[in-house]
Amino acid sequence: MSATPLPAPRPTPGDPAGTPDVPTGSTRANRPEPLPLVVRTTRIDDLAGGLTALVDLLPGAHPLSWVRRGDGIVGWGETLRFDTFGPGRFADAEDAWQATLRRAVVRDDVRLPGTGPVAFGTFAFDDAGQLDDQYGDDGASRPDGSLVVPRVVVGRRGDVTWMTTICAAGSLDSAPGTDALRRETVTPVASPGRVDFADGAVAAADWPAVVREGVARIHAGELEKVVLARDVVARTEHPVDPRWLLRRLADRYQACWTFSVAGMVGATPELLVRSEKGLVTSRVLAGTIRREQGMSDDDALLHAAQLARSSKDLEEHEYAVRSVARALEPFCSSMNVPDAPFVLHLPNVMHLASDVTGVLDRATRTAGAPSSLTLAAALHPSAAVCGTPTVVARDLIREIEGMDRSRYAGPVGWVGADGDGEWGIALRSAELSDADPHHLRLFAGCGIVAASDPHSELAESEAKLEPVRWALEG
Ligand SMILES: C=C(O[C@@H]1C=C(C(=O)O)C=C[C@H]1O)C(=O)O
Repeated sequence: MSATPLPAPRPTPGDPAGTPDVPTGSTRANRPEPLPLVVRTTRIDDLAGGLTALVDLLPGAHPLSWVRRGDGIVGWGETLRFDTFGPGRFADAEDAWQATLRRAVVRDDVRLPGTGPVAFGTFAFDDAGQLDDQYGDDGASRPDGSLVVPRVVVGRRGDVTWMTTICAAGSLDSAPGTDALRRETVTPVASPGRVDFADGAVAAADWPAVVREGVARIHAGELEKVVLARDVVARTEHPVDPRWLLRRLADRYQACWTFSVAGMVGATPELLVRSEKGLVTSRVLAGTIRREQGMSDDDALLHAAQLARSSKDLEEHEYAVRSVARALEPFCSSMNVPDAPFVLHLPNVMHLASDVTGVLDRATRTAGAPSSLTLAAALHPSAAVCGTPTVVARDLIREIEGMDRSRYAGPVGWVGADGDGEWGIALRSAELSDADPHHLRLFAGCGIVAASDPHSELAESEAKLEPVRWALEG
């Protein structure tokens, strides 16, 4: 975390829709009490429109989003922000959130997951922080974890739609409601124009050699699985407005969670953890087959059957499921771990998928339930994005991947007042540059096991880059 034991609320400059409501700055000597928040949630009129109705509301270019199949939450403005650093990034964010909640005055007329106070978050993959040289001006200043408490949240769950306003006590803000929503000033969403893609830290042509090294280490008995990733750099003609990506991703990648938090944008099919009223769920993915453009449904089913029988993919999947089950176990009184995966169909790829569920242990719950953020921290990094054994895989990633993952493959999502929330793994994603709005990095990685073929893995990584590429180029 930054210099203070209690993180400083830090406003983001330049968001016309997100003028911070609170003063900024703190020092260790003059540690601020978290500012009391006034939080009000009210039911509002149903939104017209389906899959993109929520993201279409976002008024400015610093959107917050967690949306799937038209439901979820979006937010804007920044009432508070907590930036954290290094290995303590999750715990420090959790402490800051709890301290904020202790002083919040909440009126919630809806009482559903995502109503009342909410913070959106994004966290770096690696405890070790970031390699500055890959970011130019960005790297030195980018935190490893951010929790953003928006000024406005709009959510939808089935036929219930709500609006929450969150402001510092004493500041002037309108009460939530349909009229308040209509009064928001909306800036138009512009296309990024022409997009040029270039190699990232490791050139595509050189990446198979990295995979080959991973396979060699597995054959040498150092580890069983390692997930290796690469990045691609995009330069756009016009500044990138994340809302452009969100609209297109939410529409096409309906089975995914379309997210945007502090410059991390994407549509992930992988749910690290959802915690809701004592029930936890994790959607584990590992094992992939490409779905080529124009493939017929019959061919897709044949491919799906091939994937479900592939011993290489089943092995990869098994490692991922076991790592999640093991991490959740200490928190749960009972768990359900499916015996066999199902095939998740996405427009670009198909994955082996398992939904692991558990009931949070009552004893743990009464002694201060672990929040969804605590659970996400315990589950991260799963074997789906790191490998097995975890520490050996992480060290190998540091040694051979040659790239700073930054927040790619880290937890992204939201937490609410009662600790419930949803955290995905930031896959099929891009990180927007703070310093240059024409620049972003796209990421993709692949689980490598003994039977992996480097060139097939390169092709798989291309398929995983497709969602953000397609969203940018629309
Ligand atoms: C690492 C990524 O995806 C992960 C790796 C997968 C695989 O290797 O089969 C499948 C889904 C994800 O768990 C990515 O999309 O970047």
